Amino acid sequence: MTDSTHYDLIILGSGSGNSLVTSEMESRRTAVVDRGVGSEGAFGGTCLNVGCIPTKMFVYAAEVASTVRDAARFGVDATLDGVRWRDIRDRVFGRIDPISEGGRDYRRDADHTDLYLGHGRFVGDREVEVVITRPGGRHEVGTRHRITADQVVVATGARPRVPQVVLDAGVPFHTSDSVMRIDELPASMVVVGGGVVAAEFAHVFSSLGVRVSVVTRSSRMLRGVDEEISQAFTDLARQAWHLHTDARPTAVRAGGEGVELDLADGATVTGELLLVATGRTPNSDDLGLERTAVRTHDDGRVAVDEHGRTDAAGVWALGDVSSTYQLKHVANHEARVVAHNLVHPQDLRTVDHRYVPAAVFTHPQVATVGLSEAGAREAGYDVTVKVQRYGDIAYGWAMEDTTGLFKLVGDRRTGRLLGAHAMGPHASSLIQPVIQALSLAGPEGGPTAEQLARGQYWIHPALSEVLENALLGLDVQPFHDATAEYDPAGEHEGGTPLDVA
Ligand SMILES: Cc1cc2nc3c(=O)[nH]c(=O)nc-3n(C[C@H](O)[C@H](O)[C@H](O)COP(=O)(O)OP(=O)(O)OC[C@H]3O[C@@H](n4cnc5c(N)ncnc54)[C@H](O)[C@@H]3O)c2cc1C
Ligand SMILES: NC(=O)c1ccc[n+]([C@@H]2O[C@H](COP(=O)([O-])OP(=O)(O)OC[C@H]3O[C@@H](n4cnc5c(N)ncnc54)[C@H](O)[C@@H]3O)[C@@H](O)[C@H]2O)c1
Repeated sequence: MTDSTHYDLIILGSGSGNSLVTSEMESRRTAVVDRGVGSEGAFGGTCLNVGCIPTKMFVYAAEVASTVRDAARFGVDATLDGVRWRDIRDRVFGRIDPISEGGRDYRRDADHTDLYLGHGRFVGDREVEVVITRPGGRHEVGTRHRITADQVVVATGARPRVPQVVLDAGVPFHTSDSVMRIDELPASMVVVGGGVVAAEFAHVFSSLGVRVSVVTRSSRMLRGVDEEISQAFTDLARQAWHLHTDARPTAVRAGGEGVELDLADGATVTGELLLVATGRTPNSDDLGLERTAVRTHDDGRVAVDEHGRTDAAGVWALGDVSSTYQLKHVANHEARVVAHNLVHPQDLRTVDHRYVPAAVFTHPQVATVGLSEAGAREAGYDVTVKVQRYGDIAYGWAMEDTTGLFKLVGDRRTGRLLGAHAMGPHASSLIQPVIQALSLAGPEGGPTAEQLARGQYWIHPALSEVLENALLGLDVQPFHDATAEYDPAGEHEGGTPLDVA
């Protein structure tokens, strides 16, 4: 153990935490502590190395394969001659790994930051012990370091949660941390879980030719999304994959094609590879928080106030370790707020969780923002909904899309939008005008559906006309009919888009 070193700031976690070192921090001494993610122990956090970025690169390759398979329908004859998995994988990580290594080296070599590549654990409110676990920094693996600081930010993210029945079985299994680096595509795969990670990987691997079974304890996939969209997606998933809903695994063993699962409904499922996608646990349990005043919620999230402050003076938290939303755009937003607050204690900014959007990059894409229909009814609104089919607008018709839906939830009395939920091509981009309308509303409220539809041009015949038509189809009173005393719910949060029960 070396002597204790004092810093202005300690950051635990190099994902969104790494972006806290803004130009405003440059005159201050900062320690960045990170133990790495995935089988490679990579620097830069989940999104870059084992999350958003690699998954979407695989999704893109999967879509190229699907487009080729589907081409004959449009009079273009093409055959999918093969899928070179190792080339797909190596293209993805051949682009990502240098960025991760470059980020690590930059942080290690910067004048005002010290990098500790290891596990950090609190020994007091603003005192941390680090055990170096990774090479690539300035400290030898195995050495221990005591560091203190005026302020500490906990940005340690989350990790895959694995059901006990899988752990007890002692069979090999993968999570999102490891499955993208496998050497060979299996012939078959069992995915346990029915949420976002399951939906994205089932799409990727089935498009690349793997026979995919999905096992979820929920009655629908993507249960956190508006029920109509979640049900429509589940119906399509049943056609694409061997889908077992309401089906928790009760026993897991080696056997069959590699691994065999008994399900609560009596069925048995087998596959060559087992992928576990049953949610993510905040990395707060191995942080030594019991030695601090930092409080956690029952689900393990670090408790923070609206400025990102924990209960311990000078200790902040952001991202997956503390947020209700395990999403990168939320972690980034919280990091921007905390970065400001660290250097402006007299002018604290507040996180904005009113309208958190989310998208699932599966097939078809799913996107969501604001209140679901059920959520809006529960909140007491006079709810009106419009479900616009992609196939009924010009570009969707040109694509011969038969499954795409764009659903708007509105308030009949004010004519304003409450939420949007879409399933179909480019849903993640098409939903953005609704996010904008909800988020940028002034004190007098956002634009009405009619104002949003008719207050601007919509490029014809672009796919965005699906939103224009949905807006025009909402059964709402004109704006001036809104009654002054009507305030069913007062302030409301946008809901937890991907919060799966
Ligand atoms: C497969 C997958 C796909 C995803 N796709 C998307 C997407 O498309 N869009 C989206 O918005 N979000 C997506 N996400 C979620 C997104 O990746 C996370 O919300 C985001 O990366 C969280 O950032 P963070 O900074 O909070 O944590 P992380 O990026 O996880 O960073 C935390 C860091 O802290 C380190 N750490 C943990 N404990 C310690 C410790 N004790 N000492 C030292 N270091 C420690 C970890 O090793 C890690 O490097 C995806 C997630 C997964 C798993
Ligand atoms: N596109 C994106 O934004 C994106 C992509 C991937 C991940 N993420 C983030 O990562 C987080 C974690 O994703 P996830 O899919 O692992 O979790 P999730 O919470 O979305 O889904 C977990 C699923 O596993 C099921 N489940 C849980 N335990 C089970 C069991 N024992 N047996 C069978 N099924 C079980 C649940 O019913 C649910 O369907 C998400 O909340 C999301 O915020 C986001």
